[in-house]
Amino acid sequence: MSMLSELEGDYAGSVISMQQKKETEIKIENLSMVYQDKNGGKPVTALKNVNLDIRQGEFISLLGPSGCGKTTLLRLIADLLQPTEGRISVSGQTPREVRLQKKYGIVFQNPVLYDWRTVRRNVCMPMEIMGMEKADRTAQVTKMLELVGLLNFGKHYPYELSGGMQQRVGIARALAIDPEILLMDEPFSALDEFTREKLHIDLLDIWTKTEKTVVFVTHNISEAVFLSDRVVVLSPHPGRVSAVIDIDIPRPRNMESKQTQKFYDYITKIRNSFEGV
Ligand SMILES: Nc1ncnc2c1ncn2[C@@H]1O[C@H](COP(=O)(O)OP(=O)(O)OP(=O)(O)O)[C@@H](O)[C@H]1O
Repeated sequence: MSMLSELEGDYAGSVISMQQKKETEIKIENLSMVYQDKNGGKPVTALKNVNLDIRQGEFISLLGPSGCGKTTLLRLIADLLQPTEGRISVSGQTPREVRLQKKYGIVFQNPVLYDWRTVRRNVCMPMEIMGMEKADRTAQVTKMLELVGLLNFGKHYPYELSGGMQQRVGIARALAIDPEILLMDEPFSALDEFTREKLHIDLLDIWTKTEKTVVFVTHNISEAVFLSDRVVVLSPHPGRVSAVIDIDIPRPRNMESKQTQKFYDYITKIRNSFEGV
């Protein structure tokens, strides 16, 4: 082994051990979710016996075809739904406690911005609700807009922004209250490919700077591989974890990472794991 590859080996080892050393933050145990049909139809088992540990500071994706329960799992973590069986704990607390302490930031597929508020006032909204001092709010809005690259658009209204810019506002708003965990539900699926690729790079940059734990829902294999430390593959009827795949592609990742053999291999491996589902 050359000196260089020895060094690379050491470095790779230290990155892996750093990741492994991180503590479990979100613990999901024997989780099941059955939706009752309000019209008397058959109940739908959206998730069955899901077990998963999510580490602090990790970027993890929940990947699977439509209807496999990705959104349901994210909403259970967020305390927007209650499970039929099993439990979720977040650093020893219940999802409700975590939600009430404003430790979740949530980004939806559609950023749902208030049309009559400027970008600054949209980002400010959760801080107003929390009763934060005006001077602190103003400083935080500036910091968040800088983070998402929209500092010059603070006085614009949502209709004056592109879809990608609106989604950036959604991310800035979710991060404004400095949550510990960022929950993202297919945030880029409505965007064109070019905008999505740009936002992937920007999101990874934001994640590196803020060190949040990110739980990212997607049905796009390439997106999941590019962004994540681990990809959780869910299979439908009922939704269950069929594979958890470590993505050992070096960071920082860039467009060139997508042209590597490793990247293709992960995509093939994940695609194969769906076969027969
Ligand atoms: N409120 C609800 N009432 C009844 N059934 C529901 C409800 N929400 C979801 N379901 C059902 O639960 C299953 C999982 O839905 P969920 O939205 O979590 O899947 P998903 O993987 O996020 O799908 P998609 O990628 O299409 O958003 C589906 O069969 C869905 O029809």
